[in-house]
Amino acid sequence: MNWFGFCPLCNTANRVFPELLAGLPEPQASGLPEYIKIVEVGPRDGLQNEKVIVPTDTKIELINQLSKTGLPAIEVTSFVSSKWVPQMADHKEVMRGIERHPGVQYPVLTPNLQGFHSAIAAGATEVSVFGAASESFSKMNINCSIEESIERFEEVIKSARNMNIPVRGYVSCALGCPYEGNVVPDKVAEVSKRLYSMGCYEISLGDTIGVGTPGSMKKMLEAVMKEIPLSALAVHCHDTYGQALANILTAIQMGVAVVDSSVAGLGGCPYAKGATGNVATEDVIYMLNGLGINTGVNLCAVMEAGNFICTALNKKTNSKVAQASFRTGTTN
Ligand SMILES: CC(C)(COP(=O)([O-])OP(=O)([O-])OC[C@H]1O[C@@H](n2cnc3c(N)ncnc32)[C@H](O)[C@@H]1OP(=O)([O-])[O-])[C@@H](O)C(=O)NCCC(=O)NCCSC(=O)C[C@@](C)(O)CC(=O)[O-]
Repeated sequence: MNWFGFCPLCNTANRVFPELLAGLPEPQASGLPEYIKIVEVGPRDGLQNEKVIVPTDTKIELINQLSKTGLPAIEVTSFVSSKWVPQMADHKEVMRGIERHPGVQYPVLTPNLQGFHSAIAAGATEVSVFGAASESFSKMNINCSIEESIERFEEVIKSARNMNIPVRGYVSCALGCPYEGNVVPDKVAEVSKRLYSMGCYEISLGDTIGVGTPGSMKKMLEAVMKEIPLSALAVHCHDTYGQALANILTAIQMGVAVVDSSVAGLGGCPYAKGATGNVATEDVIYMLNGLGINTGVNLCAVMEAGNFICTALNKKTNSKVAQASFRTGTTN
């Protein structure tokens, strides 16, 4: 193995394995999925918690850069109340302003019919509803009980079906709740089953506050997999306790083949105090490259997009891979 070298894509000197950065073929670890779909949530989940309003043009430029990296899905924004999440108030402008690349999905969050209609009017072609496995979180996040949220989602899903719009479903607090603490796997399975039965094509299981461990991830997935086909599951891991990559590895060892992540590890939920960002997209790709799993994503191009948004926000990246690469790139 070569410890020193130039990344063939971004031409920075990297004191890490350049083949992992470049995603060159590695022997595939046995028993793992051959391909993992990465759903980039940085422009929405990553930015929604930023205190200073990010200019609309910066959001559009970030999405346009991410669109050129090979990512198959980029969550663009959310059609929620600007009183609740001021950072997403420019949802229409962002949706209308981005360049769409063939083969890339651009989902947006829609909590109710009002959000759904605004999203469609702005040109959305895929939406996500977002529920929770915790009553308290549901109330704090979308101002209604789980039962009421399901009724709202049903309306969204019905309208979406009539228009051939695919709907993804989130279940937050899958491994713990900021208000209730422990969440039982059966509750996660129950809410997931309801969303799937109503017509969500995929259920993304959110460790909203990043408290999960490989042990709790395994138990939760075992419960959910009894109710929903594995092919319809995704994991969405925040990295508050540094467990996200381990949790993702556990999920993919169990056969999950869709992983949500956020460029530069940006993010957090405004209604989950103290939760840090999602796992960094760069770190997920580096790990998957090392496992010989194809993602179709150019890691160096994602690092460049991460550098762009961190410079714009005047922030340090949370991606360990980007930190290591840029550090060694400047000192070599
Ligand atoms: C759901 C609501 C709107 C209910 O909010 P509400 O106050 O209960 O709504 P309402 O129906 O009573 O209406 C009140 C006002 O909101 C407006 N309104 C009503 N609906 C909409 C809409 N869709 N878009 C824009 N405006 C809307 C409506 O027009 C009215 O305006 P007013 O007459 O006062 O001027 C509110 O609670 C809300 O916007 N919550 C947003 C929460 C949010 O975005 N959280 C972060 C995303 S979830 C997350 O990050 C977790 C996830 C997905 O990443 C996974 C994980 O990590 O676990």
